[in-house]
Amino acid sequence: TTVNVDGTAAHSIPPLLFGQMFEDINSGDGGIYAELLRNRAFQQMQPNTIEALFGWAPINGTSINVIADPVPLSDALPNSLELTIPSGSSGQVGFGNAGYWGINVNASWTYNASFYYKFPSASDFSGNLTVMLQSSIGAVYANASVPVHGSTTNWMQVVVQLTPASSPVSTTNIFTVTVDGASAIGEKINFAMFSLVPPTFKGRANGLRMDIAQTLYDMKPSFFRLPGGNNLGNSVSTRWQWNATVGNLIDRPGRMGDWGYVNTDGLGLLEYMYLCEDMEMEPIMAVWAGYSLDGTSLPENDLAPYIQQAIDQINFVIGDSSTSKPAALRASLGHPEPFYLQYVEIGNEDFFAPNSYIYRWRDFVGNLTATFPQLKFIATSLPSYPTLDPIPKQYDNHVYQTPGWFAENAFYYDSVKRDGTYYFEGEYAVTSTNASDLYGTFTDGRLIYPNMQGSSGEAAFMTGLERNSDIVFAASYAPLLMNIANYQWSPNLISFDASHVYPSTSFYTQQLFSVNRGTEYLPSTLPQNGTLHWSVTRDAPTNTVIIKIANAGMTTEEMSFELPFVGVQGTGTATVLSGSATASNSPETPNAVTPVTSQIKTGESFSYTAPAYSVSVLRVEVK
Ligand SMILES: O=S(=O)(O)O[C@H]1C[C@H](O)[C@@H](O)[C@@H]1CO
Repeated sequence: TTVNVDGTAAHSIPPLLFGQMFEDINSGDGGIYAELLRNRAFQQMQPNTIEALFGWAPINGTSINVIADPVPLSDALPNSLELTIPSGSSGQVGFGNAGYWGINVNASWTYNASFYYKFPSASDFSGNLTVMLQSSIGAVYANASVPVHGSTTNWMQVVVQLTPASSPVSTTNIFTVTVDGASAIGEKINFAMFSLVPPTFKGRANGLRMDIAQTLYDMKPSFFRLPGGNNLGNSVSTRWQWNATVGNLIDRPGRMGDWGYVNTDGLGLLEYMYLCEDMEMEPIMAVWAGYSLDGTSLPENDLAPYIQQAIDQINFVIGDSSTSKPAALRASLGHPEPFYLQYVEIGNEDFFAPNSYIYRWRDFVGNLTATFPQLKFIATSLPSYPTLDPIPKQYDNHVYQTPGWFAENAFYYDSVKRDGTYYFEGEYAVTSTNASDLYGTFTDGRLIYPNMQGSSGEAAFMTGLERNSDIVFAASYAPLLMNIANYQWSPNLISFDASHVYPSTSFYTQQLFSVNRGTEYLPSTLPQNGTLHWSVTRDAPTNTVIIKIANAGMTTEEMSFELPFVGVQGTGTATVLSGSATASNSPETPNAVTPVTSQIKTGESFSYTAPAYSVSVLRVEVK
């Protein structure tokens, strides 16, 4: 295959072409959010049930129970953990938390542990609570002692630092709070709002798990779509509400998310904005728009309070703290300046409710445009239906398909008419090799982890996004993160467990495109419809030509490139991600496929061999 490159750029590469889609789908709590304790505040739990205790277990014969506290810590946190020390107790007795399928104990970290306690009725008890990090069989890695007295009948917060003496390989560890049983027989102590937090990404309070955040950051994404996806809301009453996710953690009630577990909302709107600032991304922020996945579409004359809530959500992010209460709240929480925001998404996948979207879009965008004329609003129905007023300038397209589909549809946007509409490819991924069962079981073709057949197919499609980035302004693989111990969706871009992060072949593909963008698109010989696709850009500041090649097929492809420039350097670099069709990074084989960079011979015309199932990025400078 000979590729002739045109020396005249056709259009610039838009700043948001590669970014990340986020929602809490086994990815926030127990994932990128640094809190290590599961069910830390018994949010949304039914008191006096076993389920309410998930994540916690009694130690050495005590009895623990989640109760609706007669004097709760806060309105948002009505539940507390009641510890009762029975007669006959001896030794350290209490309870422990096993974390999110493990706790990473690292001797180079100092952990902040905290909780509230009180004696529900006064007693003359005087003794110490012992706070520990220990293995599940009792090896103590860190401990701290907290003197307590039975006269403490109002909530009292305890904050201690824990610095482990060693770093066990195993993450089968527990956080425990105990008391000397013999001296505490008959005592009752109530506890609430536990927290155990290691050092966070960039040291941000209530921040992010360092290794996962660093992995995201290393992809150099330009935007972060939040807070969902389906997690925007499964019902009107359980929808994501910005105001329930900001402020003191004891004032956050949490909510039943769309993926079958309670979201603590400790990773809330302000934390999302700090995430964007700390990773140099801009938010693409969704507002709930009157439709929820249980099929409810609010009637038009019920929309006003939800439109107001959306206005308040946006004002929390960009409002003037001297004129807007939500903005004043932001200032009071430490960020007087507005955050950066230009794109607001109206709902999520409203192609599920196209008819109500006609008035929901009209009324949300009508009001939001009046309040925030500078913002750009993204429609989430299909561009083809329904007709919306005002006419959307941006649409969010989603596609989950097979490797073949992505390679065959690399020209998807070439035929989209240029009519002033811009497209956000907000969710795309190879989910299965089975076109008739894209969301099926692993035995029916579903991928657990991305593999090279899928990632090279995605790369073929991505060359099309880049070629058509005059109308494709943003794109992100979805979903982003997966806890390998508990997930509702696969594959995901990055997998993790309590102490490791597993970047996938699709992560490296996203990273190769994102860190090698270039500033302008150079037209070239168009690929034939098939499995070999490429896209050429130039990075004007460094006068570097960047050639991205996706070979989504099973055969090696010999290619030659003709560059119309003088001064093309004779040596360039090739960074290649390649492997067999089923080659995949997994916890068992975390580095099965990683990018390899080497020098290649380049010049005004040069050849390159693209391996089967590979993604290559060639860089050659023009002096
Ligand atoms: O079942 S789906 O609609 O395919 O769910 C997908 C689409 C939705 O926006 C996102 O939350 C989810 C996984 O990425």
